[in-house]
Amino acid sequence: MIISVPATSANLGPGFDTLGLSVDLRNRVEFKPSRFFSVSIKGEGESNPRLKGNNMFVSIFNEHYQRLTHKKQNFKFQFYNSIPLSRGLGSSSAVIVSAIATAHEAAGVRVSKRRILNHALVYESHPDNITPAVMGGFNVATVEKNKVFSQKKHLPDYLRAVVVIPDKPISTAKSRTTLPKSYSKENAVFNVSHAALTVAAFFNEDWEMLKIATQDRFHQKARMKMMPELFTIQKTAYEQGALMSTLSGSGSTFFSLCYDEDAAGLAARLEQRFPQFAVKILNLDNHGLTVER
Ligand SMILES: Nc1ncnc2c1ncn2[C@@H]1O[C@H](COP(=O)(O)OP(=O)(O)OP(=O)(O)O)[C@@H](O)[C@H]1O
Ligand SMILES: N[C@@H](CCO)C(=O)O
Repeated sequence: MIISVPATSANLGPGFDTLGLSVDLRNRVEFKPSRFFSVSIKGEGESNPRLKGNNMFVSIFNEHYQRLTHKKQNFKFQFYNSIPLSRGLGSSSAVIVSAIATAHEAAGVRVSKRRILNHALVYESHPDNITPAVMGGFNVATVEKNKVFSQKKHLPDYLRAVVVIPDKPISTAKSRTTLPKSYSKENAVFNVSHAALTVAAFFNEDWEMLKIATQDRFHQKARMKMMPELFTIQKTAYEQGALMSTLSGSGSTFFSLCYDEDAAGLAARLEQRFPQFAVKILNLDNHGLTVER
């Protein structure tokens, strides 16, 4: 059995802590009961000694397995990770969601995606990554009384994501501390109106609206200043036909959306200008969390 969760790009410009979509770059985990606990990692994080022991996945898994079965059991976990850590592609959400889903599978307890999402909220209080990680597609989400309320839009297959993944990580927790404590009414209105327009553009598939709609005054500038090349990535992406180009989550990845026919040209230009960074063309994802039996 393989539990698989996609990477996600959150905020999408003005939708701070609210908007996110999933892309077809997945972490997969296989597990089986075993006499001894063991973790084996292939791909992202495989050389990180912190992940070999009681990492975030294992502690969340154990918490839920215990809750569901009241039993102690060791497992052998095999991880195949494609989502880079602390790069703004929702690596922590993917781990949280896969740990909760794996614990339910291991315990033989059927559970809805909506419940998994609400469990995930305990570990990540903003719903913009965990929602698309579970549901797939484009999502708008909010939290009320410890529950996620969200709406999903299926994404068409003629769009591509082009992501530029810098070599340096940005920790979400740290980068949140650099943001302003409050915003002026003018900037709040700017972000509310742009986030609302972004949602409408996605639901109406008005892709040409996104360049205007995805402007932000809440978080991007402050975060991008930590890695000024990100401003040039955004400018280059727009010159090369990107429909939108925004900081992915808290960074450091930059996310651009474009038509399939423009993706190769956009990626080639970004690779040429930023040879030190990884550039990937990704399909969008509409499945979210999957369990392959
Ligand atoms: N494959 C993994 N296995 C175990 N823990 C992981 C894994 N991937 C990420 N993590 C945990 O999540 C942390 C990264 O979370 P962080 O929120 O900073 O980045 P992110 O989720 O990649 O970015 P963003 O939230 O901006 O999209 C890592 O330091 C690690 O503790
Ligand atoms: N909304 C979150 C996404 C990253 O987890 C942030 O910008 O901090």
